[in-house]
Amino acid sequence: SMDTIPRFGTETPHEAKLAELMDNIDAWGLNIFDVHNYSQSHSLTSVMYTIFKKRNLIETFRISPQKLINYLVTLESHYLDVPYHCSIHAADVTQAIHVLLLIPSFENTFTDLEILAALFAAAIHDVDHPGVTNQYLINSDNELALMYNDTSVLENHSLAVAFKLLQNEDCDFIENLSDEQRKILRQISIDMVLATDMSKHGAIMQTIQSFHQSLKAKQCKDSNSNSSTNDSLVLTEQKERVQLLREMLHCADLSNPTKHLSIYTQWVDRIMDEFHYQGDRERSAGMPISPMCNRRTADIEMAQIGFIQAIVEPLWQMWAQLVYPHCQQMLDNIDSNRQWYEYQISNRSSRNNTSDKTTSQSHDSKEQDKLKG
Ligand SMILES: CC1(C)CC(=O)N(CC(=O)N2CCC(N3N=C(c4ccc(OC(F)F)c(OC(F)F)c4)[C@H]4CC=CC[C@H]4C3=O)CC2)C(=O)C1
Ligand SMILES: [Mg+2]
Ligand SMILES: [Zn+2]
Repeated sequence: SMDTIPRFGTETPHEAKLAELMDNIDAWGLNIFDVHNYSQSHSLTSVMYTIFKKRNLIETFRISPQKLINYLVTLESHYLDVPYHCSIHAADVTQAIHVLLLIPSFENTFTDLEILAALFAAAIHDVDHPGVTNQYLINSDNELALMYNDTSVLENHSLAVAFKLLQNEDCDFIENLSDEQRKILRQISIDMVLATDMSKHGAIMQTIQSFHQSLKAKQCKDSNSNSSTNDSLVLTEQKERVQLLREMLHCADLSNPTKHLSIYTQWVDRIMDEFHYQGDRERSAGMPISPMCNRRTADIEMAQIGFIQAIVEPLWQMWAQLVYPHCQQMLDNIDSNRQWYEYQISNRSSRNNTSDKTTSQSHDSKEQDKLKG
């Protein structure tokens, strides 16, 4: 019954502190690492449960709170203890897409079912990730590459694991959706999670420009019909709405550089740990070492500047243009974060001590304040 369900979905002695953090569930600045610590390492369960309650999805889809929590706790336990692709990343991406869906441009864009599917896709998108890339699984003849014929191996695997868990009677929180609704939820989730495969990034960037231009054209036409300038985007085709959700999850998956430096550098340390561990395995197996995976030649700052310039900034600029002025904070953070890494490189040469270049410099506020000038 309801009274046995804790406020944030999981028992914790720090409920008051968690409540304080959850007050920021709608904010880009939420510290997901604090949520993880104060929720007894149940950040994914507590973030998803809080968002579902806040969005009234439990009533709308007649979800059993206990089954929802059973599913979330089970899903969370199927994220592995790897440095980056763990349950905190899933909680981070879920909370990010929740905030992106709150942008006024999307006030009347998505149906409740599409919102349910988007949050579900974010929560499941990396479940059971082994902490190595698709390329590594393919090069090492891994069982998973065999199973999925070298195609979006990790993404297919996460989808299969997530839907398998739903077949457990106690976890089937979507039992009261109609067959048609379950079909649509499954269709949208598969589409969105498969689009998080970075090998699809080029295709997304190809179509995003013309797609957004067509949306803006429609938006202007609509706004002529009524006064408010900042119309929410109205998309009549489900196909177009799913394309927007696919881009949104991809943005959320590539959102680390859009966060405050103190959060961003923690994600950098984690991804580099994961990549370097993969590089160690490639080296000892005599395999070619993947880009950014060789801890002996790693230039973490250069890699971040390249990652931002090649991938993150172009994508977020497209996104910010579509929802102008609502994502300026993300663009500002990308810019100041890139500048901070450039600053790290510039004062390497002047630094006379032999600093250890293989660990990313955990920032200190003094340097950051200097940047602010
Ligand atoms: C070497 C370059 C100068 C030129 C270049 O081609 N690329 C791209 C590249 O080499 N890629 C593409 C992205 C891949 N990738 N990388 C992730 C990731 C996450 C957080 C990161 O840091 C921070 F934000 F926490 C990060 O930093 C990066 F510098 F490593 C990378 C994930 C993104 C989504 C899905 C799964 C992870 C995934 O598939 C890895 C291969 C460059 O990045 C720079
Ligand atoms: Mg992934
Ligand atoms: Zn991810």
